[in-house]
Amino acid sequence: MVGKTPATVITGFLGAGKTTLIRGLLERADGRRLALIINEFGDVGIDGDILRACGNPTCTDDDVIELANGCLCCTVADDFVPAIEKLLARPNPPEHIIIETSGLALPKPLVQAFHWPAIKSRVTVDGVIAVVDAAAAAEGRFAPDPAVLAAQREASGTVDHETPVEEVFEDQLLCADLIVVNKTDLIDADDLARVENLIRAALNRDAKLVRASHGAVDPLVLLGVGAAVEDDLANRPSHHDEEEGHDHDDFTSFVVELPPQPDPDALAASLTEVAAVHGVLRLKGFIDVPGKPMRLLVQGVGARVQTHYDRLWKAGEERRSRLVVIGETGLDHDAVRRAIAG
Ligand SMILES: Nc1nc2c(ncn2[C@@H]2O[C@H](COP(=O)(O)OP(=O)(O)OP(=O)(O)O)[C@@H](O)[C@H]2O)c(=O)[nH]1
Repeated sequence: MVGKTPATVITGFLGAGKTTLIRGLLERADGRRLALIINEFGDVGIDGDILRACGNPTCTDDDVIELANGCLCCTVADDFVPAIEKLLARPNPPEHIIIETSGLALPKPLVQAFHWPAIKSRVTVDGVIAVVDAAAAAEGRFAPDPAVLAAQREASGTVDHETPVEEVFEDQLLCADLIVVNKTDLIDADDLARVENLIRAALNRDAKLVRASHGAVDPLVLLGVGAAVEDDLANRPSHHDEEEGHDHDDFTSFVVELPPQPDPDALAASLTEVAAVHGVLRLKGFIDVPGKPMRLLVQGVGARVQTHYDRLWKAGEERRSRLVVIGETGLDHDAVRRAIAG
């Protein structure tokens, strides 16, 4: 691959720990020039803002390109190819490009985009890394419990089709060269073994599994896989292989604007309840806490909600409080808005 710039695709379901892993990668980059392309589901980009707030010199505005509100592979010509070209045209081009997909993205069509003439001769996909939230997987959020399947088969002779969440999860695993089993700090050894078995059962070929807490994996393991994935797509089946393009009907996202919030703990408790009651998949955003010089970052994954102050509000910056909410289609936007406001 002499002459081609390697690109690594980081995939993984909503809240699995992709941004956390990338942040760790930047901290351990050891002078290597990395550039990031970040794609999010929803109108408001939060991840780019989180990464720029990390204070790492590799996270300047030029190094982080955010492509919000869209599916990378559906906006290849308009957004993705120009973003890659912009990076390669820099006087000091990156040595490695990291692409964080949205948690709902299917990685395979994105890799197919690397066949576009404008980038095919200049960039190769070094590897696809799938990050798995081991705690959520242990709770059965991505694959049905084998006991439930067995009971269904016994009762009716058939089993339920996969849910949209299960499909996305499986598509991401099936495209991966390396699977980071993340959030191991939240589960015990038995659950971890169960999750790893579940992942292996979903795979059609060997992919390497590494365990991690807070996405901490040696950059030498993450980068330099050398898989040239764009030339190996036949081995990576997707649920959507038979379709012309794909739709985005299964999931929905909206933004809730809030007044300033004086009590972060009360807010976290109330969001935990809202997420559990309404089946919200992901909640994230920044909150203005009156009297505090720093902005509060809210992170909800399923019903696990955490908050922390991530950086000082900048001089002249509007202290806005807003949360991005993501769920499956059918999520009642108004009911969630009311519940959050209440
Ligand atoms: N306990 C624990 N929390 C983690 C770990 N990794 C990430 N988190 C937390 O999980 C939440 C989501 O992490 P992110 O890195 O934003 O996840 P993501 O995959 O980028 O999320 P999306 O881009 O929204 O899909 C944050 O609150 C993280 O601090 C981990 O290993 N252990």
